[in-house]
Amino acid sequence: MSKMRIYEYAKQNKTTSKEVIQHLKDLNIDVKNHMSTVSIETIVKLDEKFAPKQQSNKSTNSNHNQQQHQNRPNQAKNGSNRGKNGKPNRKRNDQNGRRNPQQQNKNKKHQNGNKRHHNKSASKPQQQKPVKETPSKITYSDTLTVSDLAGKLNKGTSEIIKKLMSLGVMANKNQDLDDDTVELLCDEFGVEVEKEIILEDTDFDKYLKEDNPADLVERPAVVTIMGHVDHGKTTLLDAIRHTKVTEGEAGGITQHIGAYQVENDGKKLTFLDTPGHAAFTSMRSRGAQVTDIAVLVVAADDGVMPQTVEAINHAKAADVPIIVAVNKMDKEGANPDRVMQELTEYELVPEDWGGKTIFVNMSAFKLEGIDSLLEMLQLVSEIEELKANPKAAAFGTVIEAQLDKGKGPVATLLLQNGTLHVSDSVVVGNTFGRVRAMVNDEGRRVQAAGPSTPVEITGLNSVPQAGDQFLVFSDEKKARQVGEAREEKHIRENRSESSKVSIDDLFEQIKQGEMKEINVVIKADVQGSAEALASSLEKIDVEGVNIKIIHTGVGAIKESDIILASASNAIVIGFNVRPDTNAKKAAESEKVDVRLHRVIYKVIEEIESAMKGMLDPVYQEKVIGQAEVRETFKVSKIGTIAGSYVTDGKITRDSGVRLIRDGVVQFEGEIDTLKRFKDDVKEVAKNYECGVTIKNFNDIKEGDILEAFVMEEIERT
Ligand SMILES: Nc1nc2c(ncn2[C@@H]2O[C@H](COP(=O)(O)OP(=O)(O)OP(=O)(O)O)[C@@H](O)[C@H]2O)c(=O)[nH]1
Repeated sequence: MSKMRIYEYAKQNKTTSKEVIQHLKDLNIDVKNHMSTVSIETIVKLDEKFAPKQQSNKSTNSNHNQQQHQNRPNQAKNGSNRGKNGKPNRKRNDQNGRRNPQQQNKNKKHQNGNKRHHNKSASKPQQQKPVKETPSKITYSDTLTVSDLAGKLNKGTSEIIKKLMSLGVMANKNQDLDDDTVELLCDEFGVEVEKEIILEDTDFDKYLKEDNPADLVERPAVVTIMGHVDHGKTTLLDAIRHTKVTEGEAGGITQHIGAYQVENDGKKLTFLDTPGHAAFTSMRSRGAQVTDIAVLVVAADDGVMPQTVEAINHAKAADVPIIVAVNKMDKEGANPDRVMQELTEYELVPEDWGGKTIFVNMSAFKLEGIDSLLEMLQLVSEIEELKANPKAAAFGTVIEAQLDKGKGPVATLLLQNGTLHVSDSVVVGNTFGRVRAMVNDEGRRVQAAGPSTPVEITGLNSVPQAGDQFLVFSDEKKARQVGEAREEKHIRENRSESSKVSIDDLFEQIKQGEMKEINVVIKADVQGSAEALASSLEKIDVEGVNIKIIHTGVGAIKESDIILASASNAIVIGFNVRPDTNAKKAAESEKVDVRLHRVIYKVIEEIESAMKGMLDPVYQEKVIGQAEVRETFKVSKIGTIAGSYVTDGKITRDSGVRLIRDGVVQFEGEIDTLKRFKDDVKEVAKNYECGVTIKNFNDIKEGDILEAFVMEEIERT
């Protein structure tokens, strides 16, 4: 039975849903809202009020075809059946606005059947071709051609082609159909359709469309502030925010949402509000590169410190330009020249000295130099020519996310392309939802957010992770499918082995051409060893693959080393140092390969062998049994025979043996002979007696324990 939605009926009859609903109420017909469907009987009743003249045409199927003919030319002209991009509109109703019921198909099929019948010569016996049923639902995952769809619908390709023509689409049987057209056609045949998302289709890359260069516009740079502990990162972030954000906004409350924007000379800059390279790199380890420029804060009275170097390495690994903010210039003992000098060692050479790095002297505390820093950031951002397409589907990265008791999952998103709107359907990491509300960095509700803008959103099904990426989908169903498939994939991947680089699969990856450079993080007990190791490793070159040292440091392996390694897909080498507890945990969860060594040449040997695919197998000892020596016999030419009783496991002829006396290992060697009575045997099991001789060892005494062991090859971890 044909049905249609109230709003469709209202539109068709140039009235409002409200009026239709009211009339239905008058008729004592209960409906929920404008999305409710009404049956053909109800439509007939509605027609009496809203379309009295056309009542018979509109309410019955009998005139349907005739009406279609009358209406079609007009439609073709005004293209009312086609969407903006020339594709047919998703939902299409018949000329009366009614969805074509399956019943209608059946009628048509009947008519066609008759036609066929008439064409046949009268003399031929009538062959009743079995008519295949039209399925009530079809599913598909890959792009369908016209003939694929015909097959699924149990129709002839010509029928599909005709239907497409009637919709204004010319196609041949091998033509690919886009999802909208498949849905539309299925709708026409009264068949429900669902596109299954196969797990491989969960990458956002598959859905990101190339931007039309004409749509690209300038976007604000995204800036991260990094540097050594106490050099003034937080003070600088606050200083920038207070001088710029609250300026001119009397009483404006700046809300902490993980990032904020400031305006300088009419141009915006976006600052990530989480100082430090750990946040920066953990985001990168999730595949998100949001930072366009790094500000390296170095205290003028303290100079380059270990975390300054780490920050430099992190920024370099991410290939992000660095501006140096020489802070605390107000302090006694401030020595900016020393900072410049020290930084030249890390290839950060000031422009004044012929280099390319911008240095800004400042005091975050006294709010001095902030404007120059912003000006320089603007300059670099112009050089970088940062652009985005506000018309694209919104895409970006999660900066922060947490569960709020009242609001549910809350996430701060940084838009990297496109414009995000309230009520957009969005997939975020492995979750999805609809944007219920958006708040900007000033705590104001907004309806839309463009590129480089941070916004806090609610409406997600669960809490994503910082560094997760998000993408808006045109409809909620698709977002749900992709979101659910991503979640499933994520669970599967977590179960399976990680794809991170490890010494053991180096050769495999090199062989498959997946690896041209091996990234390494070195931590050592003293700077000298770290440097020596680094330079030796850099000299290794196997089949054009070389080693790149992305960071060296002194001291225990820290969590930040692991995060850096994880983000850069690197191996960590500890030389005379060990990972601390947090680093151990991080290495486990991030699946980073940490190698601990005490001798330089062993490190070189291991890496070189791994690259050549010649890593020696690793063996582990396994004790297989124990026997107690109960009697000994001295036989010339043979030596001492130990008359023994197997107390545990078994003793085998080819196992290794250890002789233990009073808990102390006296000897370790091989079994020479193993006998039961006079016969040589391969093994003797528990609770049996046996005679054992040990190769090159005769000092066996009553009461000694013989421990049998084998060496088993184990998989490297
Ligand atoms: N004299 C002077 N002190 C400063 C300046 N900038 C920061 N400080 C002080 O230095 C100390 C550390 O500053 P923070 O901003 O907390 O440094 P940070 O780099 O964020 O430190 P962590 O968050 O611990 O890594 C604070 O006591 C600040 O007041 C400056 O320009 N001049």
